[in-house]
Amino acid sequence: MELTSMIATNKDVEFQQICYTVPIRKNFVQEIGRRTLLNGVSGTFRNGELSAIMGPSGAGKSSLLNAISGYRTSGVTGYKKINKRDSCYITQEDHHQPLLTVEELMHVACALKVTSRKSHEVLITEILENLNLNHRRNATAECLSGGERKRLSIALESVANPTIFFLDEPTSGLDEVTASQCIQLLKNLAKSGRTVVCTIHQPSATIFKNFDHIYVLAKGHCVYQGEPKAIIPFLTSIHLDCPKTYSPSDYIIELCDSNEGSLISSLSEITQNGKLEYTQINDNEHTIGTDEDSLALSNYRWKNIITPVYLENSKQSGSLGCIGGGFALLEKMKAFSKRIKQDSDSVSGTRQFLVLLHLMMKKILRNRIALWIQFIHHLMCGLMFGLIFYKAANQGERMFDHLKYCIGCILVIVYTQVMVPILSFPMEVKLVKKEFFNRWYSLTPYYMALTISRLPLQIFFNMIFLSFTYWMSGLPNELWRFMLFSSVGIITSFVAEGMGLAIGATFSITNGSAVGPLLIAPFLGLAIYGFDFAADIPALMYALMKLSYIRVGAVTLVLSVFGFNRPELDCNEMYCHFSDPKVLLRFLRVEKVSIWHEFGFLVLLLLFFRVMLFLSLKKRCRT
Ligand SMILES: Nc1ncnc2c1ncn2[C@@H]1O[C@H](COP(=O)(O)OP(=O)(O)OP(=O)(O)O)[C@@H](O)[C@H]1O
Repeated sequence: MELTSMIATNKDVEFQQICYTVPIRKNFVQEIGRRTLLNGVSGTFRNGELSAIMGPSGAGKSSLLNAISGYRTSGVTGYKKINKRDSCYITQEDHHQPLLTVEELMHVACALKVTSRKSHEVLITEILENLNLNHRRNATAECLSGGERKRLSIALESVANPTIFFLDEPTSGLDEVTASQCIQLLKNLAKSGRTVVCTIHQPSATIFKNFDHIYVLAKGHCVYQGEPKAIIPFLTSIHLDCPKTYSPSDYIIELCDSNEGSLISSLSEITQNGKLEYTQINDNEHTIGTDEDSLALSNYRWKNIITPVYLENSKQSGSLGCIGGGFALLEKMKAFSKRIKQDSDSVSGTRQFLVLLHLMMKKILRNRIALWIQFIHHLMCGLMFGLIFYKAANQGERMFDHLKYCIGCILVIVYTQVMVPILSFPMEVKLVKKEFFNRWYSLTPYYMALTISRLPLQIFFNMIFLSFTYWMSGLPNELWRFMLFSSVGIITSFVAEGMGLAIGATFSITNGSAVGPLLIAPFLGLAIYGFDFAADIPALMYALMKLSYIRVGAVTLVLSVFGFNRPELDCNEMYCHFSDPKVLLRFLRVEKVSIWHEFGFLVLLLLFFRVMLFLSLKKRCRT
């Protein structure tokens, strides 16, 4: 077989021997082996071309895109040459902030990505006009059609003017005409000097013609790489004649999908698993043939598209992106100097924080329905609690009611604050992963903005609930005691929210909604355990109880209600053993507990869950 070779440029994407494996688990826990999704595939996607990764369902198209773009790193090995800082990844699902308009989203993208003094307005109009989205600039993201959302995703990434675009199934869910327009748009992007790589399941003949380069995968192997029009000559050359009524793309996918394992391995051997490309010979290289068919076949040849030096080095080194030798050093130096330039140009962390804080506040305030639901929930809970314990707080004979009141308040706060982020945060994490990967912001500014943006409303809503319960239950008319009581409730709500966010950042909605209550249950059990036999609680159990922030919150609330020399309660019976608050505190074995220590403990738990949240976010964004 005659081979020619070529060198990849800086804007090309080159990869060699990419393997991707995922763990196989027994009972969802124990790893008993690994499943290989990509079997050492190689290839090159060139600048100025629109390349498509094609193949039957489950062939590994998304896996390859994720592996070479760096969107997925765990389980991936091999060698790749890609200017990651100049690339962007557009996911299959178009995650955007639903309540913000196209124009607002573009302004956020500009504020986070563009440091130049060039007017953002001019840039936004230019991009939106190019993508035929200018007429929808005042529409919110949730009102856009599938095609418009896809174009918005491209528009948002275009703000930073990346050279390399990776798109996972950009045409999925679009009708034929819209899909074709979307591919034409990508073709224009490629023509304007970009490297555009997308996955596509089974393109129509019109869409197929628009690609400059096709990379066909089957069962994690590369079975063809080259121009779309070369597929038929390629298949003919190996005696697989595409029927006249078939589209070549359909035919090759059908062949790969036919469970013919030996065919896939033969095709993969011919292409050397992606190291070779089937391409047309230049005019001056034409062989003079005899008949038309042989002339057509002789117009194509296999070309080695892997950088030779790079290939040699790759044999010596073993890890992803680990490139040895002089060539690699040169590449590293170039990348380093470019990085320094880009870093000095990039938006500062403080600015990222301010932009994100503004965005998050806007997002919270726009969600009127959620705001009303939360308002009514806190108001109703406050009124209900107030009515249940109406004027009971000063009755010495109702000791158990006082305890139920304190634990009940903490439970309402904890349940409300834990469940909301468990159900809502997993969606946000997907968006954060994409935006973080595309270098919109760093995690620290995001994390700070997330924490601070939620404070005002959380305090406001908790104050509604706590005010109603405090004043209606008839607790002492002392402002300082009310403030202390509210502070305990608010800090417990922060701990609970931290736990909810940490769970939401780690698990999907389905798993999180099971894990959340599962994790709260022991805290809850420990919170109500032993209040009526406090003096007999074993030491080990006592230590365990300290780990329950619900218990710590309840004890701190009891101390804020009955501590600080609260005067004796009224007694409407002959004898009220607990009318003296000190007796009650002694019975609960908390009379010597310092409220400030308990506060400190709540702060420690708060920090613990917030650190867990940060680590979990970091892990999700970097794997
Ligand atoms: N994390 C994972 N764990 C186990 N198997 C996985 C994982 N991710 C993907 N797979 C499996 O690997 C195979 C390739 O998945 P991939 O999503 O890359 O396929 P695809 O070619 O993009 O398919 P489609 O066109 O249907 O989206 C599939 O069989 C899929 O079920």
